[in-house]
Amino acid sequence: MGIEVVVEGLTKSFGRKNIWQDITLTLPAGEVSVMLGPSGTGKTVFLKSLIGLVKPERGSVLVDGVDMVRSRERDVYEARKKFGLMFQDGALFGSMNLFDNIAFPLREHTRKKESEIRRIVMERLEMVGLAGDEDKLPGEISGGMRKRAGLARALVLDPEIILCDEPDSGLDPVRTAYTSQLLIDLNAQIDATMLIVTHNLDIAATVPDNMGMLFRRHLVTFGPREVLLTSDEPVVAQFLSGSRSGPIGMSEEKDAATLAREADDGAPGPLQTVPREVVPQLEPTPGLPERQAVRRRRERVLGMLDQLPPAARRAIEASLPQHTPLPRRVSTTRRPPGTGPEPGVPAAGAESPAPRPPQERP
Ligand SMILES: Nc1ncnc2c1ncn2[C@@H]1O[C@H](COP(=O)(O)OP(=O)(O)OP(=O)(O)O)[C@@H](O)[C@H]1O
Repeated sequence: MGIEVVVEGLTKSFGRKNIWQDITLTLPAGEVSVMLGPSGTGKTVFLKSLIGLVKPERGSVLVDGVDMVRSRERDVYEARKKFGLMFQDGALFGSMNLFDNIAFPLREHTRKKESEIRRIVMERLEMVGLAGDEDKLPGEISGGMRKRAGLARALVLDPEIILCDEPDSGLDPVRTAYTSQLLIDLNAQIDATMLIVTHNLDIAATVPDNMGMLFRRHLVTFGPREVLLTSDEPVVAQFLSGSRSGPIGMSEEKDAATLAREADDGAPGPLQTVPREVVPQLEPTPGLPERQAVRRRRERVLGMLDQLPPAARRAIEASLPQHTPLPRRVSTTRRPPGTGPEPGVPAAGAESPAPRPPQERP
């Protein structure tokens, strides 16, 4: 099973430019999480910080007792072997065929025999739908295939944590849908902790157990998917609706004067333009094992239900199998004024429309 990643008070600047500050979150063991955020908000820098390739000036990233920020380089190097990384472009060696690319980490970091390496590589190629393509060079295959080859390579050392940087970039909607299913199937098969950085709203809506968002150098929210998907934070609503109206601008966040001008012009805000609902999460392809994360997450989320905003709470309750006992301490009424949410849980605001109950798989 995957291991949790505990991030506390993480702050990163390059020179005088602060990228983000005081990021605190936990990637729950074996669950799939997504990090959203407009371009340039530092999502890739965040991924690199988790594996110790970028060193934040404050805070910690704990992985199995090792702080990826401050521990000795030798310990960080060892801990890094628990990670599998999938980069945007697959990051394959152009002169090696897919087999050798995928075998590379095994030859570099283990003493396995070639017969064992062949078995593992062929198994991973099969998992990502590339069986039969092992002799091709990266230049001879499509961008989507290169991404899947990159994913296969990320899997050969049996990672406990998988980080995927924009697995959808450059893919058409159909290939993106296959990628979403592949990520869920992968989680069912290996039960690793996964963090996916993406702009893609379909992946965001259907794949993760948990979602977070970076904006204006801060973590806007991080928690169960239903919290972000029903959030009335203007930046979240704008991002999820793909609207031009809201705090996100073309190159940087809009300044106060631009926002005020938009309000005066009566431009509809993202909250008015799109009725949002929580669509059901993808399930593994029939025949694959159940995702172990589902049961663990259910217990975890039920334990925090009464700290969540009402819209998120309703969405979670609607997604539960019938007759799931709810914890007795859960109140179905609003929290009394002034009690506020727990730390890390976004404030409850105006309520979103009630979500539809999840539909049966065909
Ligand atoms: N090594 C570096 N030195 C200086 N600045 C850097 C370095 N790496 C990243 N940055 C800056 O950090 C900021 C965040 O970059 P990052 O690639 O993490 O954004 P992102 O959210 O992943 O963007 P996108 O969604 O467009 O991929 C950018 O302004 C980038 O120029």
